[in-house]
Amino acid sequence: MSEAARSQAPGSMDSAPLLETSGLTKSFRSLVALRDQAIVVRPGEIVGVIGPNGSGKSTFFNLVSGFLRPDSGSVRFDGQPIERRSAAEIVRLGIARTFQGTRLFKALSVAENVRAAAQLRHPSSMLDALVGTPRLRRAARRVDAITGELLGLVGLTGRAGVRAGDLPYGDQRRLELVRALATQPRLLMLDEPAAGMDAAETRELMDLVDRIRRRFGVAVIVVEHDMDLIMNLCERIQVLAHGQTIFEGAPAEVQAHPKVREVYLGHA
Ligand SMILES: Nc1ncnc2c1ncn2[C@@H]1O[C@H](COP(=O)(O)OP(=O)(O)OP(=O)(O)O)[C@@H](O)[C@H]1O
Repeated sequence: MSEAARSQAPGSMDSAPLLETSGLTKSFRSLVALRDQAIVVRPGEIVGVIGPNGSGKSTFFNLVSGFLRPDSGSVRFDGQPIERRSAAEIVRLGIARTFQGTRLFKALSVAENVRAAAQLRHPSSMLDALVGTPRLRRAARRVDAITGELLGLVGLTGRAGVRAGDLPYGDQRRLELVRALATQPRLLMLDEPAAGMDAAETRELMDLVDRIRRRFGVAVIVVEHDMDLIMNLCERIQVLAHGQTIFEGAPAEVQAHPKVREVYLGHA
């Protein structure tokens, strides 16, 4: 993955929004899972979304990544409306996400998992594959380069041939992150990346996300219950409760805000 095209300063407040939602609303029958949500994420920023269980965080992720359609409201990515696009189109536009738990191809090798994701960005047609066209060879070289670089970044080069399902849990989570990155996103959405990790693994993960952001200039949205990770990693945090945004600010402001302490941290 080239850094040349990703030269935007991390979190620059002068740049145009990369992601902008407005009035985003989604109900399941009579339950309003997300109401009138609005967020702006600029290139290179790391933004956290927190809230108690059931407050609408996954619904927000699903709406932005094309797994759900909003009832109303808009999602703009790089200035374009994407709320009616399919999940596959959204990946190609440059938004990648991970899921709670892992969704690896467990029977495939580590490298094959990354290659499969990289191919989403460098597809080849049936004809290319049958005839072995120069386009196919170029795409294959590109996919190999991306796979090699990303496995090196997370220290999995030596395990490229191992079945993904045989990796220790922490490595599986790292592989998920790499697989999302292999689609060459400009926005990476991480859904509870530290779930199931101990304190040392969580610190390593924070370090990795920060390195990824700096190296590729990618913006990151993190949903996470681990407050240390959120407070240390994010520049800005949006707090949801019952599908509504109750506060948005810098980590110190979020920690100090009485309403957030009451609703989220359980004490005023
Ligand atoms: N597909 C669905 N069908 C019906 N209700 C749903 C569906 N998805 C989410 N909900 C409901 O919408 C509300 C918001 O759920 P959501 O998963 O977005 O919350 P969350 O903040 O991600 O929670 P958690 O931290 O537990 O993952 C919850 O009350 C949930 O039960």
